[in-house]
Amino acid sequence: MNPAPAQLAAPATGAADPSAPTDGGLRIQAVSYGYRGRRGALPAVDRVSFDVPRGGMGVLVGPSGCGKSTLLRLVAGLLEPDTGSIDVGGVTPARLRAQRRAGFAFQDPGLLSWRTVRRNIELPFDLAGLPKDRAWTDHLLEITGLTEWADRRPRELSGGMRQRVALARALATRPEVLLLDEPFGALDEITRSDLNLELLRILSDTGTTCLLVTHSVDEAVLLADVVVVLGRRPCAVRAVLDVPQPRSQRRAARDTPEFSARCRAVREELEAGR
Ligand SMILES: Nc1ncnc2c1ncn2[C@@H]1O[C@H](COP(=O)(O)OP(=O)(O)OP(=O)(O)O)[C@@H](O)[C@H]1O
Repeated sequence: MNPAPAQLAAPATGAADPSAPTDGGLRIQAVSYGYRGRRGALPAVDRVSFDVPRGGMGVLVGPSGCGKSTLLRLVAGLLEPDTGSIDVGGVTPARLRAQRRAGFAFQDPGLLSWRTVRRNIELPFDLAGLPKDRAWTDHLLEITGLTEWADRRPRELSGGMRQRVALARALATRPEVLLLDEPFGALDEITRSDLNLELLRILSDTGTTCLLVTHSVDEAVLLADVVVVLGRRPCAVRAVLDVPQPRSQRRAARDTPEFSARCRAVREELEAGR
């Protein structure tokens, strides 16, 4: 979509052709949302538009409190836009949620201490009253490197391993869309970087479309196919950066001038939008 690697595209203002067919990915068009409280309305999201291709990774960056989590909650179907529309693979977020086709993971892994790793991963099946899919759970354990830990309890795991359990649980129902709110925020840089690359591998394996919130510009540029830079609350899109680099090359790309140039472009836009 973007002509040059470090070039930021101007924000779409909902002007993307609404009749253009989505490719089964995520399309957000001119979405606005405000919280309503006793003290009146608090606008949080202002006419946000962007697309994430099917199987792609969209990353939201923006100042603290600008409305990133709100945007994620709108895509999750936990909130409804005041105006605008969200299309996830041809359905609304509310429908996606009802059909359990979205997975979530947040900064706090929120594991159940009395359940083993396997039973934590299987929790979404229990909550939905669905039969477990043992072969899929085995696969998730394998791709998240947790096979040997399947029968342990969360207290026996490191922070990074707990985050991986939360990720596997988010993928349990084979969601078409994965929504991640700072899933690795509490981890040290090396563990976080390893988990990021692992996440890319897992998403490539599962073909899942992902929308992730982070405060780290490097993480955004490392992970994203599309970086969406948001301004201060109520967040509007300041710029969109496409990262047209195959996932297999992301690890090596971190040390290149192109990577630094992309990070710089995002940082400059963030600073300008504060
Ligand atoms: N349930 C709520 N009711 C009222 N206001 C809310 C609610 N949740 C969030 N807000 C407000 O909406 C604004 C955006 O919050 P949000 O959590 O989306 O920001 P964020 O960009 O994710 O923040 P951070 O980067 O600090 O996590 C903030 O001003 C916040 O106070």
